[in-house]
Amino acid sequence: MTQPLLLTLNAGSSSVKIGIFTAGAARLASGVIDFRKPPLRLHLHEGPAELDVALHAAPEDAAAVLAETFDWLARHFQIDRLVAIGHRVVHGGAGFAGPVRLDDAAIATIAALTPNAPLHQPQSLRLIRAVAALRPDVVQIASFDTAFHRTQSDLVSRFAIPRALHDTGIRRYGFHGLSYASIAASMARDVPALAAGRVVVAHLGSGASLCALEGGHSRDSSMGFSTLDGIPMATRCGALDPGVLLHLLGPGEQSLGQVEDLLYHRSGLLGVSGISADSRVLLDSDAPEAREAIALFTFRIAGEVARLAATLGGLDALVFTAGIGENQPRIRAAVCERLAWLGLALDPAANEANAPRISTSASRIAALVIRTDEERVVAEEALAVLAAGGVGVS
Ligand SMILES: Nc1ncnc2c1ncn2[C@@H]1O[C@H](COP(=O)(O)OP(=O)(O)O)[C@@H](O)[C@H]1O
Ligand SMILES: CC(=O)OP(=O)(O)O
Ligand SMILES: [Mg+2]
Repeated sequence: MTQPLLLTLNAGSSSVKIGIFTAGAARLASGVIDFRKPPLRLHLHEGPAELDVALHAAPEDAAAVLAETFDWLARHFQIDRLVAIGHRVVHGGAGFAGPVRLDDAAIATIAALTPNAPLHQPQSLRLIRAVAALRPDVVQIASFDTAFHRTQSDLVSRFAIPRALHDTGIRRYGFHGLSYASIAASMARDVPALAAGRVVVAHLGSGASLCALEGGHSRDSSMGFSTLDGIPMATRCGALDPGVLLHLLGPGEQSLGQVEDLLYHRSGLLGVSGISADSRVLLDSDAPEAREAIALFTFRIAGEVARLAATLGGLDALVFTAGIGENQPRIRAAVCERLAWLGLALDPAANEANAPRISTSASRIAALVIRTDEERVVAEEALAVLAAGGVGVS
C-alpha cells in the first residue's frame, strides 16, 4: 500500500482514540491507547490486523508514546506515507469557529484554554508537540469540540453575571461537538425525517454531555464554560451550586489546586460510589453506594433531557451515544423510564440488544442508539483544510 495516509488522534479523558484513513476519507483502521491503568495499551480493533499490546512509555511522555505507537503501526501501514494528522481539540474558546491548520499562534491559543479543559487540552498539546518533533514533515490540523455549538443563541450561551464578564469570554461554549456533528450526519443519512426535527443527543462516555439539536444544528447543551458542567461523569461532578465552590475555597479550607482535583478527578461516579469511575463496575456491584451513583447519573440525565426539550419547544427523538450510551442498556432503560411522562415508551428487547431503535412503534418520542464517530469528523475536517490550503495529498 503506497497511498497517502491521514491519522486522527482523539485525546479524551480516559484514552486517545486513533483513526487511520486514506486521503479519500476511507477508514483503514481504528484503535485506542488506553491510559486508565498502567501500563498503557495500544489496541487496534478495526483494520488489517488485530493488535493489542502494552506500551513501555510513561503516559505523560507523549513523544515516547507516539514513537512506540508509530513503530507498531509501521508493521501494518506505510507510516512514511503519513501526510497529515487531525487532532480532536476539546476547547477552541471564542477563537476557533472551525478546523485550523496548526501553527505557533494556534497552539498558543489552545494552550491558553488549558484551565477550562485540564483533562484534555494538555494531552492534545503534548501530542501536537510530539508530532512536530517526531514528524515535522506532517501537516497538523485541529478540529474543535466547541465549534459545533456556534449556532447556539446568545441567550443560551449567557450566564447571569455582569455583561462585561460575558464579553471577556465567560460564557457557555458546549463540548463533544465533533460527536454531535457525527450523530447529526448519521441521522441526516439514515433517519432524515427525525434529523429535521427536535433531537436531544446524550453523549455518555467518561466525559458526558447532552445536546439539543434542531434540524441538525446545536441549540443548547449541558456542558458550558468548562468540561465540568451538566451531568455527573466518570470522575467529574457536573453542575454544582457555585456556593459549594465558595465554601470549599473559603478560609481554612482547600487550595485552588485541591478543589480542581476534587471536581475533575474525584467526583462523579467515582466520588459518589467510592468504588469506581467505570459504570460497568458499578452496575455489577451490589453496594448501595454503587447503586446510588448510577441512580444519580440517570436522574440527572433525564432532568437534562427535559430541560433541553424545553429549549427546543418539544422533542421528537432521544439519541444515546458514546461508550455508555451505545453499550449499556440498563443506563438507557433507567433514563427512559424517567421520561415515560413525555410519551417515551421503551422496547426492552430492542434496548437489551443495543438495537438502532429502542422505542416501541407506539412511542411518541423515538429513542435511538447511534454509534458516534468523532474520528471520521476529524478526518473529514482535516482533509477539507488540506484541500482549502492547496496541500497536495497524492
Ligand atoms: N463495550 C462496552 N460495554 C459497556 N460499557 C462500555 C463499553 N465500552 C465503553 N463503555 C463505557 O464507556 C466509558 C468510556 O466511554 P468513551 O466514550 O469511550 O469515553 P472517552 O471518550 O471519554 O474515553 C467506559 O468507562 C465504560 O463505562
Ligand atoms: C469534553 C469531554 O469531556 O470529552 P471526553 O468525553 O472525550 O472526555
Ligand atoms: Mg470521548
